[in-house]
Amino acid sequence: MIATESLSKRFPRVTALDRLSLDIGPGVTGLVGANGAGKSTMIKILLGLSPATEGRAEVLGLDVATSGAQIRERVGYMPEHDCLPPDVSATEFVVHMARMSGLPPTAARERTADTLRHVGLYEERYRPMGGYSTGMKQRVKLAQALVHDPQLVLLDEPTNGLDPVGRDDMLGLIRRVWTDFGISVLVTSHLLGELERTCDHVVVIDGGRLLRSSSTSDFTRSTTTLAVEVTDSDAHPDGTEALRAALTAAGVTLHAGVEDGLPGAGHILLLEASGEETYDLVRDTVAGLGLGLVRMEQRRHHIAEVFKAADQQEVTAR
Ligand SMILES: Nc1ncnc2c1ncn2[C@@H]1O[C@H](COP(=O)(O)OP(=O)(O)OP(=O)(O)O)[C@@H](O)[C@H]1O
Repeated sequence: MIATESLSKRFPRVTALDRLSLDIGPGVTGLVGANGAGKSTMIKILLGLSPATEGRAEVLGLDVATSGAQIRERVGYMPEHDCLPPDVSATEFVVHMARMSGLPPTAARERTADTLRHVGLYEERYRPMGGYSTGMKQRVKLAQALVHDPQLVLLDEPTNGLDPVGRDDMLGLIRRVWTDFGISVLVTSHLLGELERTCDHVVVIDGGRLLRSSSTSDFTRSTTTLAVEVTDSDAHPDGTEALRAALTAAGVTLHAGVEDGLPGAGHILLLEASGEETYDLVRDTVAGLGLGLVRMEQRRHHIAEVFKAADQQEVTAR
């Protein structure tokens, strides 16, 4: 769907993208990075709206440097910022966008009605958009990206400004763009956690450089820490240490140190979970030692920790 090779974009004072090489297949892909990481710059280059300084990029097999117009016919784009005219209705606006994409009048009206229904806008679609909530505006922006039935949509921070329920609704809609319509999605966010649930593949960039590109399951697996808390017993007055020794002997990777648990409830061990077998192993080991299991829960790393890990690798490599 998208391939870039050593793609760079340098502004006079900032390198927004630094030799980025990516290969993104069909499905839902998340492009994650902090503010200023280069996400919007990447999208503008992929749409053929802004030239790269070095390197190359292809979208649907078309070169962004020479085929911008053809790419924009086949690709939908949801921009980050509020760009909706306040005094027209969602229906008028989306019909207009459909016409701009080349659909004849009747098809444009039909596709608009279908798309607005899909994103969950019903009678309010006839009201001027100036009075819409942020969630409704984001839905209109998604609808206009989908109305010409593209093969791929590029969504720039679609959950920006939404409350947790609005965020979940938007992420559900995005997932269905792929599962119900077979339209591939590249979605940007500065929150890794929300994309983990929605995307098949996650690309993390920082300061314009690629930190990581992997399938979500690989990502989650390798960034999953399990927190385990046990009680002590007569046979094992320090249950945490007994469990640490038994799990180490069984080949489990434990983090150094313990987290303080609730008073009198022992301590929390942090260990690397490599899959469901780790859960079973912990459960069986705790039972074998005759300890009580207070908690076993998944801890997820935050994006900042992914960045930190990459920085450390870089320092080690220098
Ligand atoms: N036209 C421009 N001229 C100069 N610098 C720019 C321009 N556009 C972007 N930049 C800079 O390039 C870097 C990447 O910006 P970009 O907008 O791509 O980041 P982003 O990851 O999309 O972040 P955000 O979510 O905050 O928009 C930033 O340092 C930004 O200031």
